[in-house]
Amino acid sequence: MLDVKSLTKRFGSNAAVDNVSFTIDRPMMIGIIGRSGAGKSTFLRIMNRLTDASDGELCFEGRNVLTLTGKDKRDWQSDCAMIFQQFNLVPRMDVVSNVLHGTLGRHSTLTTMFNLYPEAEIHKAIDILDRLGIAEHAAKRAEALSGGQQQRVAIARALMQDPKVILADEPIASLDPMNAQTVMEALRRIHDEDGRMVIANLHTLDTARRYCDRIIGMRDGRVVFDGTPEQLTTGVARDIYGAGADFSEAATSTEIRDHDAVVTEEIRAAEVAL
Ligand SMILES: Nc1ncnc2c1ncn2[C@@H]1O[C@H](COP(=O)(O)OP(=O)(O)OP(=O)(O)O)[C@@H](O)[C@H]1O
Repeated sequence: MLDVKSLTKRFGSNAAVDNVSFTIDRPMMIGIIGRSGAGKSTFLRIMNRLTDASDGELCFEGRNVLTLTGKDKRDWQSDCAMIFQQFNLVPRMDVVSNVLHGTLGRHSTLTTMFNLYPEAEIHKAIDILDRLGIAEHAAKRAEALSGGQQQRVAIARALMQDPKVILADEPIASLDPMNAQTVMEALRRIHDEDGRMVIANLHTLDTARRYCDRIIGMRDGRVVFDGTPEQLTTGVARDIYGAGADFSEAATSTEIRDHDAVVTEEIRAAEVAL
């Protein structure tokens, strides 16, 4: 289904993605983890064709999507919708119009400028918002919503494209634990119910373990772990993050826990580090 072969992206002498190969044979929910600069975003950007690879192939359903041009490239970009940490909504525009922007490639500039979307698409947008539990906010400006609600609007916009794959670049990095949970549950449901592949860059181990079927660990552009949540032990995580014995999972956690317990753990981790 997805076959990544010796994928490399160099920026000058720095290989942001370095000879990455892996295969995914069915739609799964995949988490990519690794410290800042490991190459996670660059990989997603290559897959969505926001940036070109230096070498290698990325085949989806048997076709190398890295060589597509023109309409074929745009169709592929529509097949693999991307959501971002900062939501990338139009803040002053109402929620439903933001969602309808997911169909931009299919409509003329006039349609978009004057919000002349077909009624069926407006209904579809509202149905998707309903599915994500935010239909009641459809008429509000996007900026009036909480971060978690805004990210669900971004997911709704992605779903308007009816994509085969959803690429999520740190989708919960700006959210508090409660909103992070809602957004991850929405992504998991989209995978479970629609059979869409979801690939999410995540900065927290517990989130990757809890929501993903398979986890890929990157370090310095390379894949250094590829396995199940159960195989991602603290020792393995320490290797992925290139951390020492003072490595604390609490520092990469979004679990909803007792605040005092978290503070105590952080103090302990800081003491060990000293
Ligand atoms: N446009 C660019 N020009 C030059 N170097 C870049 C560019 N984009 C990324 N890099 C470099 O490529 C490497 C990988 O960056 P990337 O953003 O993919 O990592 P990441 O794992 O997603 O990190 P983060 O979690 O901080 O986003 C880093 O060393 C980064 O500085």
